[in-house]
Amino acid sequence: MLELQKIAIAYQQQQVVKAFDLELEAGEIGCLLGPSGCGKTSVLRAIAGFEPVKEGAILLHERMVSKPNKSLAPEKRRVGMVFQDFALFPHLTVEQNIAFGLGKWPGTERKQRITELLELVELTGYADRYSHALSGGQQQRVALARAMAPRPDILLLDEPFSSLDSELRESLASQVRAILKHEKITALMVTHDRAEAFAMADKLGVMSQGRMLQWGTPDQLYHLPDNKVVADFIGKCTFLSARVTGERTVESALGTLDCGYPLQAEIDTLAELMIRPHQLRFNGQSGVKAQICDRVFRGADFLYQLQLENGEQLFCAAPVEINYPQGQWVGIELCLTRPVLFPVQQNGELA
Ligand SMILES: Nc1ncnc2c1ncn2[C@@H]1O[C@H](COP(=O)(O)OP(=O)(O)OP(=O)(O)O)[C@@H](O)[C@H]1O
Repeated sequence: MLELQKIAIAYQQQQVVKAFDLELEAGEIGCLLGPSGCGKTSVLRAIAGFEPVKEGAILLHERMVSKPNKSLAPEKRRVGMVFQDFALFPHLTVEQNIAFGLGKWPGTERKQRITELLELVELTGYADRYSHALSGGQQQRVALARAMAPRPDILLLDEPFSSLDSELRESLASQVRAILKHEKITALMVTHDRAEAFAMADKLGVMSQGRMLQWGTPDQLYHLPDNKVVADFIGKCTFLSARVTGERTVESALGTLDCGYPLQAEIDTLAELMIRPHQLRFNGQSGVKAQICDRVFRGADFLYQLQLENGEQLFCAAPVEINYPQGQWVGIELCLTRPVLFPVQQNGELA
C-alpha cells in the first residue's frame, strides 16, 4: 500500500532525511518512533505531498506519487491527516467538521457516512456541539472521523495524542487502533512516546538523525534490536560486558551463558549483553550476588538498580511483594530465552 524507497528530504541544502526505506501492507498500522528533530514529521509531509523528495521515490497503491522533480498534488493522493492540535474548525459543529472531509458527496450517502462515523468514534448525540464544548479526547476523535470520512487510502497521524494527558493518551491510542482496524484503514503515525507506539503499531520503526535504524514488529524491536540505540529507545535496558568463550557461549559477571545460536565470533572477542529489567530475577540460591543501590516504586513492581561485585550496574523489575531495602546484598539469575549481544565496536564480528 505504501512504499518509501531510499527517500531523501532536504530544507534548503540541509538533508534531514536520508536513504529512508519503509513498507506498509494494506490495513497495517505503522508507527515511527524517534527523538525530537529526527525527521518524523518531514517523512509524513513527504507522503502527504507537502514536501518534495530530493532522492528516491514514494509509491502509494503501487503508483509513483513522489520522485525528484515530480510530485502528485496532495489533494490527488487520497491521503488523510490527523494533527497534534486536532485542527478542528471552531465555527463548525462536530457534524459539519466531519462533513467537511466529504466534499461533494451526495446528501443521503453523506448523512449515512456521518452517522456511521459518529457511532464509530462514540460521539452519537454530539453532532451539534462545537469543539470548545468537547474534551481533548472527544476533539481528537472528531478529527479522526473527519480524516477517515472520505475513506482515504492511507491515514497519516502526526503525534495525535501528545496534547492529551498520559492516561487518556494510552486509552485513546487503543480506541483509535480498534477504529482503524474496524475500517481496515492503512495508517502511519509518528510519535516519540513508546507506550503509545506499542499500543498502536503492527509495524514499528525507530528513527535517528533522518535514518531508519530498524523497521519490524514491536516484538522484534523489543527482543531482537539491531543495535544499542534501538535497544535503548524501545525499552529500559543495560549492557553488560561479555567475552566470547566458545561457538555459542559468552562469559560475563553473571557467569557463563549458552546463547543457543552460533555467535560467529573469535574466542575472546568482547561484546555487550543486553539485559532488560524483567530478564533478571532474585534467587537466594544463586552464586551471583548484587547490592541494591536504589529502587523505584512503579505500582505493580519495583524497579531495582543493582550493583555487581565488579561495579557494573543492572536493572531488575520485581513484584512489590518482594521488598528488598537499599544496601542489601541479594542473589540474582538471568532468565533469557534469546540473548542479544552487540559488538563492543560497531562493525565488529558480532554486528
Ligand atoms: N520548514 C523547515 N525549514 C527548515 N528546516 C526544517 C523545516 N522543517 C523541519 N526542519 C528541520 O528538519 C529537521 C527534522 O524536523 P521534523 O519536524 O521532521 O522532526 P520530528 O522528528 O518530527 O521532530 P518533533 O518530534 O520535534 O516534531 C529538524 O532539524 C528541523 O529543525
